[in-house]
Amino acid sequence: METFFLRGSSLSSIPSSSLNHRSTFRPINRRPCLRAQQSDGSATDIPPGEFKVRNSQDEIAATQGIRIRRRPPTGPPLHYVGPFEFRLQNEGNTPRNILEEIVWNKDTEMRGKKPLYTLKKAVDMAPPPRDFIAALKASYLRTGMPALIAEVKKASPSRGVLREDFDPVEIAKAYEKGGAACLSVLTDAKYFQGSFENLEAIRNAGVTCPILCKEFIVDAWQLYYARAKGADAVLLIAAILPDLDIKYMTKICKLIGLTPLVEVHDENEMDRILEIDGIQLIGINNRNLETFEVDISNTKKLLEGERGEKIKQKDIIVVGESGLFTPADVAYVQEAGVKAILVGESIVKQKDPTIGIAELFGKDISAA
Ligand SMILES: O=C(O)c1ccccc1NCC(=O)[C@H](O)[C@H](O)COP(=O)(O)O
Repeated sequence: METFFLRGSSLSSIPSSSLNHRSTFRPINRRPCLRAQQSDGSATDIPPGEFKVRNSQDEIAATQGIRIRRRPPTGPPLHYVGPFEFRLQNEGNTPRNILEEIVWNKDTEMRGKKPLYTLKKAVDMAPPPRDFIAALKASYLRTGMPALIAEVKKASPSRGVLREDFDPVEIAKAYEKGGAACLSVLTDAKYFQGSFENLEAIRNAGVTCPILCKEFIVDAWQLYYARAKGADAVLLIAAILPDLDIKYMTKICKLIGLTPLVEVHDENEMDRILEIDGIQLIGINNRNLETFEVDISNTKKLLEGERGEKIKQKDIIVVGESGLFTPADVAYVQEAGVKAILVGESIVKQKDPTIGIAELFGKDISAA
């Protein structure tokens, strides 16, 4: 269905009387140029080549089974009626689901970032990276249970605000005390109320657990930025990134000392990632990021049969992600073959997240 948009407002919600009120609208300048709407609503000119690049990016991605499209550079195209300027919204220029919306927002955030070379100095000056995988392995050996990547998560699109009294450093310290091997810090502001300031503050507060920067990476620039802010690992989401991007980003990660955690949700994504050399850490998300449906049997399903064998042969560590609330859940994914778990909601919501961890595992897993 097509809806008309007029400077961000649905036409159907505008009283018809105001449509006749000329002073409400800016008379248009019919320039035959390409214009993109930026996050602040202003417009900017787009080099015509960028259209083709974005289109072919999506075409390549679609051949790999990727449904998430990248943001069209112009946003909804302009449509003119007399002196009025409308934006025509349709399937092609409107995000189809929450993940696509988040990705399009990231594409917009990337606009106007300083060139990559300006980050080089900050990367060189960042605190040295810590070994994320070694921390997971050490924890697994110590406890005999999946190593915990504890997520510092204030809010999410599916659950809203999870914790009102949110002090990221306090929560990170409580996680460390409770026996977390690593931390995951959400840095997306718009949908998760996270930030790079949180990540930096946790790193600077002397927390020793390696930190995963939980971002929606669409551009190599974000890898350098994450490292500059003190991250030790980053998330690469197979539902968003074509194989070649994952290959190059993995190489960049290695170059700058980041551990990539490549996240998959279904068989196709798992098969794609298992064909890529050099992947050491795969996360299986039990949450469908397009529909929010959570089903922890997804982890088991993706580790059965040949896939499980291949993972063992390649010595890949698998992380079970999302929807884990009880010791039975932890035992279930461990039985399926994971050596680590990534948990947010069930522990961040507890008054004392240290106790939340003990409750999740059914016992105290701290080193003390
Ligand atoms: O959590 C969401 O609602 C969400 C929505 C859209 C994209 C990503 C989303 N979450 C990221 C995650 O995968 C989780 O934060 C992480 O695995 C922890 O999950 P949980 O233990 O269920 O909080």
